[in-house]
Amino acid sequence: MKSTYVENEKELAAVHATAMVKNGMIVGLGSGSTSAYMIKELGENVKKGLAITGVPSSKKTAQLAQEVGIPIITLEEAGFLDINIDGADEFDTEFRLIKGGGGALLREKILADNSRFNVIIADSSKQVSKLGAYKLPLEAIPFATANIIKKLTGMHLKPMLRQTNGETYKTDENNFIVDIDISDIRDLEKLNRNLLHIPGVVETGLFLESTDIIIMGKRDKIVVFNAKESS
Ligand SMILES: O=C(CO)[C@H](O)[C@H](O)COP(=O)(O)O
Repeated sequence: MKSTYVENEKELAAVHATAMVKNGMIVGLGSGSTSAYMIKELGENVKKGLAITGVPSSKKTAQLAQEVGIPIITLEEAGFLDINIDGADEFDTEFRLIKGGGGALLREKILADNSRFNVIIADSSKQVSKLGAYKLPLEAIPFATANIIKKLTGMHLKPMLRQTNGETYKTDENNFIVDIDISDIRDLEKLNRNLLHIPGVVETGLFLESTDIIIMGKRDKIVVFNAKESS
């Protein structure tokens, strides 16, 4: 079980981010435990009269959004999002992220790419000086996965096919997740390009340029990192 202070930090960051959601907005709803706090808070605000629609990044998030009363629509219906709020597994000082611990990286990246403004909410354990202590998830199509794993082994990335409860994990898009070790990699941009060149790799959990703001809970405080101010 996670310590209470980590949960408090997640909730603080999540609630703080909801203040950016205004009437009439179309909101990308991230996946994971930090996003769940954000979705529950938005649900409370909807009950108080906030008029928004959400575009969920996973089936689990869609279910939670419906339970708390947030009307949801598809990305196609939305066209574009006003704001997208999501968690992360790691972030560095250059606003680069590892995402996909919860397996929703493909839809999450699509939402991030289709949003005017991207907010990341996180507890302080997610802040790192160098990405890679956390394994990088790749989404791969089942047909190609065995061969992709051989290639990744040849690239010294120590691939592991993700399993849950003894079964191969399947994403909402019916793909597999391969987790790789990028702790020795210096050039993340090049790595990302190389990974996306492998046929059958659908997407990586490296989010290199999409983030506008990171809201981090640190003990009982909020720390905000603004990409515009840092560039
Ligand atoms: O990328 C994700 C899911 O695919 C999550 O945002 C990430 O795993 C963080 O999760 P949590 O908020 O539970 O720590």
